[in-house]
Amino acid sequence: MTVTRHRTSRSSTSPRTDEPVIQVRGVAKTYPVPGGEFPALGGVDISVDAGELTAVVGRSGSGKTTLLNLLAGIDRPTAGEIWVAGTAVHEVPETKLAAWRGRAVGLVFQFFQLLPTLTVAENVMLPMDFCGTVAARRRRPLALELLDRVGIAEHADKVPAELSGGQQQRAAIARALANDPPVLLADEPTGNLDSATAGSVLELFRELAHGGKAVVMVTHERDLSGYADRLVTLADGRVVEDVVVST
Ligand SMILES: Nc1ncnc2c1ncn2[C@@H]1O[C@H](COP(=O)(O)OP(=O)(O)OP(=O)(O)O)[C@@H](O)[C@H]1O
Repeated sequence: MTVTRHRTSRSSTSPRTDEPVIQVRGVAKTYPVPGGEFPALGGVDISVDAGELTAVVGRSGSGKTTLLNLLAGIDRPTAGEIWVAGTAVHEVPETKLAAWRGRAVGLVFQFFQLLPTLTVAENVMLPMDFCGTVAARRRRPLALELLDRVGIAEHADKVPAELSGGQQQRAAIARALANDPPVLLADEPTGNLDSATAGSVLELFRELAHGGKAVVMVTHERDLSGYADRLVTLADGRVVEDVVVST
């Protein structure tokens, strides 16, 4: 494995279409705490291209989830700019964030967060229902295509509890792909899986990235050398290393 330093984000004020899909510029995030403010992130600059699987690593409390939440527009930066797929996320009004997120970003979580009373296919159709980007008659066929793509088509009409952890995470990944977002964000997606299953899920993220998505994954996974194209290491809310990994 060799590593090379990654280039920093460009400094133009308005991204062009050939710009990285994700640009984080001078981002800081402080949380109000009793007696003051806690600086969770400070002066973070990152850019991520389409076709790249980026792993964000760092010790507990280094700011990884905070960064992911800012990219998803789940939380707001205290300072700086966040551009995702041409949108200035830091400027999107609160009332429009959920609709923006539904189209631009697919989210994957450690504990899958599938709705237990819906079938797997119905879970995958939910973002399509929410955003209305897919015609109603196309939703189930598309859900079945996505489940086929992640390798669990035969489980479409089961409820999540009937699936293994790895299969549930694949269902969650299919749901994240429902509106064909340019960006996938995953927070500890393998944290609840055994190592062999984790490897197959990481391989799926790698395939999706190399198929054209920008994929950012927060992980504690120690051996990422076979999967991630890029490792961004956070410590105390700052990027301390940003390297391209060639295997
Ligand atoms: N809502 C909040 N209010 C106050 N402090 C917070 C809040 N959320 C996070 N923090 C603090 O900000 C820092 C970064 O938290 P964050 O969850 O981003 O870290 P992390 O690297 O994802 O950690 P882990 O690997 O344990 O999930 C931590 O010190 C945390 O205690």
